[in-house]
Amino acid sequence: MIKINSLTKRFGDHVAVDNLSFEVKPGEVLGFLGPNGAGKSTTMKMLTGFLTPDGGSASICGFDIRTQILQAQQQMGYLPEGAPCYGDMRVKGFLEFIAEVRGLRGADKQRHVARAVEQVELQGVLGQSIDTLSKGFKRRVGLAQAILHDPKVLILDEPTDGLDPNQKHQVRQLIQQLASDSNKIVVISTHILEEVSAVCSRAVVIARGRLLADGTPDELEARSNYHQAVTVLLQQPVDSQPLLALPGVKEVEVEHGGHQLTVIAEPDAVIFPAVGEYARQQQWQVKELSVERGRLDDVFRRLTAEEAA
Ligand SMILES: Nc1ncnc2c1ncn2[C@@H]1O[C@H](COP(=O)(O)OP(=O)(O)OP(=O)(O)O)[C@@H](O)[C@H]1O
Repeated sequence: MIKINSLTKRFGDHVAVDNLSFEVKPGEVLGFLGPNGAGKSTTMKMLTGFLTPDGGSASICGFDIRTQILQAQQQMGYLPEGAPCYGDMRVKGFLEFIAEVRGLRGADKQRHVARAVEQVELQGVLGQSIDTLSKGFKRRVGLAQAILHDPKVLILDEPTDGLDPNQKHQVRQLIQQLASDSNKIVVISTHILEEVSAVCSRAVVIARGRLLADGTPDELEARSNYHQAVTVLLQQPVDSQPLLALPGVKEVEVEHGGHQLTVIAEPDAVIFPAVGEYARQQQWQVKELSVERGRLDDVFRRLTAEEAA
């Protein structure tokens, strides 16, 4: 369990993390979201012992990050932003070195290194120095060192940054698998909202160091302007104005030269049956009619814009 209680960090007069509180339970993959400079990395650095908080407290599996940081660090694997240090080391040597730092020796060390190498598929580059690897492979080496000692908690700062779509997919699968099979806690910071829908069981949104929202991706999507909106794809453009008179319809967006309508619902209104019925009555040539769950990017923009205002 991760417990964060009123955690605060200042850099001079600037409050980077402001009274932040939330908890993460085993098996959860928490998406930590926020615009640039929101305080995500600073929070992760405090949790992993790289920065000391100015206020509040946090504990990792019961160990306080101020007074028991070594025990807390033993429970955690951390993937910082960017590439791993020690760029002149070869991948295998680097992972063996990290395994030793983690207290692993002999056959145990080799077993852990081999497992991490297999999990992030580094077999082909073991003899290569880290500096000469592509950005994606450097990221994978970072992930391998984070999972090396099979920690209960993984703190991953933008884990899929720089990976190609296949690698992104693979890393997301690995993250989900680690959380579900071994009941780990995974916290990932990301700018990529599709990543939240794809892997996270919960998301926390912060801006200017403050918590703005905390919920499942479904709950956050339900706060979108587009929750329960109806999208109509048409063979021919139509007169969409009368849709505004239907009960529960708030707005109609017309796109793609009139071939796509997005009919936005008033909060809590269900408009799909009425829009479908109207399209049938008017004999519109409908290619597709679908209802939206909501758009995370819309929620994210509105939450962070409200905070900036
Ligand atoms: N060592 C530091 N000294 C001074 N200010 C800092 C330091 N580290 C971070 N900051 C400031 O604290 C704020 C939060 O930064 P942080 O890196 O935590 O944000 P972030 O949410 O991780 O952003 P990004 O998504 O761009 O990585 C920013 O305004 C940043 O400029």
